Amino acid sequence: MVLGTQRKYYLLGGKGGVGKTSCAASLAVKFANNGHPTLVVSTDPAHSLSDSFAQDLTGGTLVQVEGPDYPLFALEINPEKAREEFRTYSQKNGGTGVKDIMDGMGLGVLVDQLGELKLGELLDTPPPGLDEAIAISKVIQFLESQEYSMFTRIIFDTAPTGHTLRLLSLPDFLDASIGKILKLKQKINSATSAIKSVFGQEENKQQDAADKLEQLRERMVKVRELFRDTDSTEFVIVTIPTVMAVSESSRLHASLKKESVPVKRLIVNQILPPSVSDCKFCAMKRKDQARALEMIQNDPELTGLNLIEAPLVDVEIRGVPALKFMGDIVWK
Ligand SMILES: Nc1ncnc2c1ncn2[C@@H]1O[C@H](COP(=O)(O)OP(=O)(O)OP(=O)(O)O)[C@@H](O)[C@H]1O
Repeated sequence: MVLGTQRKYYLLGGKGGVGKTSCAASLAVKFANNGHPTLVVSTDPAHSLSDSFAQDLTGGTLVQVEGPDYPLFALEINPEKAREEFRTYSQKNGGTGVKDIMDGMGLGVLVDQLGELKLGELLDTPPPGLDEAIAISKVIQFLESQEYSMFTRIIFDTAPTGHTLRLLSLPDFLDASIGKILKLKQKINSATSAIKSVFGQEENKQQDAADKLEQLRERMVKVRELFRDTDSTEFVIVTIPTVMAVSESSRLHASLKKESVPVKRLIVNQILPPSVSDCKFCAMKRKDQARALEMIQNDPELTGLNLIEAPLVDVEIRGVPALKFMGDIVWK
């Protein structure tokens, strides 16, 4: 993983609380200590990078993590803020505001078309994952700039499972919305010239909204392409040895496969370390974990993955030295 200077992206995902952030942060420390200027990004609305590194990394901008040998920067982005920008823009120009104006002009047919537009709906009740999708697309946009060109390893600590997956279907979703806007625009264009002149300004606004959506869609398509590129990207699934977490990991891998996102490694975190004298509780727990590990071996979705077992350690993993310790066990 540390070989080569070509830029590589790692996405860590899995069920809530399994150790995604700890694994992401430990990988970041590993890269930075092996000569890679590294960026670790959190797109989980409930950020925990600051807790993991035991440093204040909040603020939504690049913050350098103290400790590693080479530059390691962290970025906790606020997905809600990213969506808010998008919402303000589209609502003003393409959302319900337009519907009201058109309604007021007695253009019932077009209002019906707007009903189909679903743009207002998209903004009022965004599909789960839209926030994160927009946030990740923003990061990808940043990454093209000079300021970010030094980074050869980029790690995404993502929000729990389902959300990350929605990200991949977003371009299609936006395609549908944009398609509807353009269809509506065509209808407006074919209206009588008198109405057209009244409409002049409104049409521009529609165009503006469509352009913005189109830009977002293009970015999302880029993100999707990047996430499918086996040369530069890897999605690492993190799980724990419980039946529930393993079942979810299996579904996650199936979905990622369907979306052609490269997955090679499965980290099974928090495995009880060996002991000669288990108490009753530990003995039960160990049996339970053995059952879940066996389930992984027999799961057709998971069996082909490179299995990495990480022990449950007796202290909380916080701060760069602890993350280095964890990284040396997990990332070989
Ligand atoms: N191998 C381990 N041994 C001991 N404690 C661990 C281990 N891995 C993670 N933890 C602890 O478990 C807790 C959850 O870990 P972490 O925040 O990394 O999970 P997460 O999957 O990112 O959670 P979320 O879904 O809330 O973002 C933390 O207190 C962390 O220190």
